[in-house]
This record gives sequence, structure tokens and C-alpha cells, in this order.
Amino acid sequence: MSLTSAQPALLVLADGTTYTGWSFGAPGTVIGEVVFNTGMTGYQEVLTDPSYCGQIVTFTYPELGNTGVNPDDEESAFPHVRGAIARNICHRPSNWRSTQSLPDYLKQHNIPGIYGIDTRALTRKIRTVGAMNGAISTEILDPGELRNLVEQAPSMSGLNLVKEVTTPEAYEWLEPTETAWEFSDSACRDEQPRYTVVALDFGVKRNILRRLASYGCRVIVVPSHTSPEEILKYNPDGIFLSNGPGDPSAVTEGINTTKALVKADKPVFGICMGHQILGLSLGAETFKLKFGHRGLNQPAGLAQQQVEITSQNHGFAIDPDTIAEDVQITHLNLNDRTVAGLKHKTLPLFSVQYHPEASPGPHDADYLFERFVQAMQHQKEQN
Ligand SMILES: NC(=O)CC[C@H](N)C(=O)O
Repeated sequence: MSLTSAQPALLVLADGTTYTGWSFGAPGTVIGEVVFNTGMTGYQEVLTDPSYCGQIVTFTYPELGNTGVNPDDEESAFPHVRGAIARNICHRPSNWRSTQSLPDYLKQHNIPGIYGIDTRALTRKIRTVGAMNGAISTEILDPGELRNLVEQAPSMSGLNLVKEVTTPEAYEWLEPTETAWEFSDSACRDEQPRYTVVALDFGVKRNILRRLASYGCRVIVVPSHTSPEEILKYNPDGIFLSNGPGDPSAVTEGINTTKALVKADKPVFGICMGHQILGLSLGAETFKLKFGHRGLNQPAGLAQQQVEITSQNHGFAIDPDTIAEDVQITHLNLNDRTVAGLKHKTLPLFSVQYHPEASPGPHDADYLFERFVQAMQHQKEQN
């Protein structure tokens, strides 16, 4: 497709800011929270991460689609973003793993995209004003009309989107990271399943399941509405709380289930939404960040200690002033000093606001899977 055959498209933000561009992917109209991701790689993993459900993602990397898409880089069964925004698009990918172009892939999954946008200006706007709703359309090219639609859309605050992405039925996951891609030489890595982990699915990414399997876990992924009694019937060695979309404080069922599970004396590990849900279940509160953290180079750590460069994707965070006495902050986001990790002082419960599984991103935090396995081993030895 050449530029001249591209169809016009419009992007309108809730504050009335309007950008004109060209359509890629599917035609149509979508409304969602407009956020930006600063990763230089990994657009396919971002598009298919269920945590982005309900959002329109602006990629600050200036050209998307150069390496196409392939079946192995899917983080779930299909893309979950509402729409995609790019500076420029590559229509003819070149990569040995590519099986399809990005525009064709989005078209196939009925996801609209807009390109030709000044994504630097858009990102500065979101950073200054804060993340807000917006719409992409190839049909409604009148900015006022499109803005009226945006104004009717719900805000991300208070939105429970977990029910849209959680698995309808429990399933078992045993597949580790492929040998060719394995990077860890940890002594705890063991592809023989030695621990049973129940993963509460708020919108889990596949690479989390792969990393758990690479560390010797047989993972039973269960729907987010599964009761604590049903979860404990699997006799798990540990409980995993997954990432997921929307406002964590609206996921009351998940919070109540976690409140019951933390009393079961089993190691609990939470990632991103799982971290927020663990915090909420231990009495803390969450709040919405101005524009969130979405990218692959977010520094996390505590002063005087080692810094991890982490992959992040979240719009909410735990309020440090609401953390109970028996819970400790283990990591801060070193850009804005928001809470990035928690641990219970006496129980084997810990969580991080970032993505140790990467996909995309660096592997600095992979040791957290090892820590989870060690906690399960320790608990086994105690019992
Ligand atoms: N990646 C995630 O789990 C995101 C958690 C939550 N939806 C947030 O935006 O903060």
C-alpha cells in the first residue's frame, strides 16, 4: 500500500485536541484511554498484552511494523488494544520470523490504527495534561462529532475490565521458555514440574506462564472469579496473581479472594495488577497516576541498593501512605518514587509493579521467579 492509497483517519482527544493522519489496520471507530509506550521494540507483545484492554496505545518509537508479526510473539490469543497510533508504518516487513505485516494483522483482528501522527507532540500532551480518553475513526471525520462520542465513554477510573479478558475455564500450562531463547543460568531453573502453582488470571501474559514453567512450575490458570476454596482444592504450593487491565480497586472479587488466600500460609507472588490486588487485599489503597509508566527502561530499586531496569505497563499505583505496618516497600520506581514492590514482613507474600517476565523488555528482574520457587521450596520443607 502506498501513501496515496491510504485512507484518511482522525484522532480526537477528550480535551478537543485533534490530529489527522492515515488509517492502517481495520477501518472503523474506537474509543479508549490514550496512553503512550516508549519501548523501542516489542510492539506485537504490547498489542497482545491483555493489560492494554480498553486503551489506545501511542508508540513513541517512530516506525512500527519493520519486523512484521509472528505466531510466537503473541502474549495472548489476539491483540487487546482498542487501537494503535504511530508516527510511521512499515508495510513491507523484513525478518526471518515474520509471517504477516502489522497492518494486515490489525486488519485481520479488526483493530484500527492511525499513522502520520506527530507522536512526540501527542506524548508531550499526555505527559502535560494526563492520560485521557480519545477516539480514532476512519468514518467520522468531523472532530466535533467524534469528540461527542469520546465524552460519552467511561473513564478508566473505577473500570473493571478483568471480566473481559480472564479465561472462561481453568487450564494447565507446562510449556517453558524455548531452549533457543533461554537466557538464565539460575540453579533454580528446572523444567521438570516440581511445584503446583495456581495462577489467578486477571489477564495473564503467556511469558509469565513460560517463566514459571522454566522454574519448575506446573501452572493451573483459573478464571478470576474462582473461589478460594476451589483454588485450594488444587493443593497448590504457591499462588500467582497476574497482570491485567483496568482499575485494580474495581476488581472486588479478586481482592476478596486474595484476602482469603493470604491466610492459607502459601507463598503468593503478584505481578502488576497482581501486585496492586495483593496490596489492596492487605489493606492498602491504589490511585491513578497522571499518565502511567509504559516502556522497557523504567528503573526500580531502593536507594543504596542495586537498580533493575524494568518493563512496565500500568496506570495505577499503590498509595504508600496506606500500607499497613506489617507490609514493607521493597522497590520504588526511581523516576517518580512511586511504589514498585512490596513484601509482607512475616508471611511469604511479595509483589512487583513491573514485569519480570519482560516480553518485551530486559531480564534484570527474572530473579523474582527464582525467589517465588525458593519460597515454595522453603514452605514445603516446613510442612
Ligand atoms: N500491567 C498491568 O497489570 C496493569 C495493571 C493496571 N491495569 C494498571 O494500569 O495499573
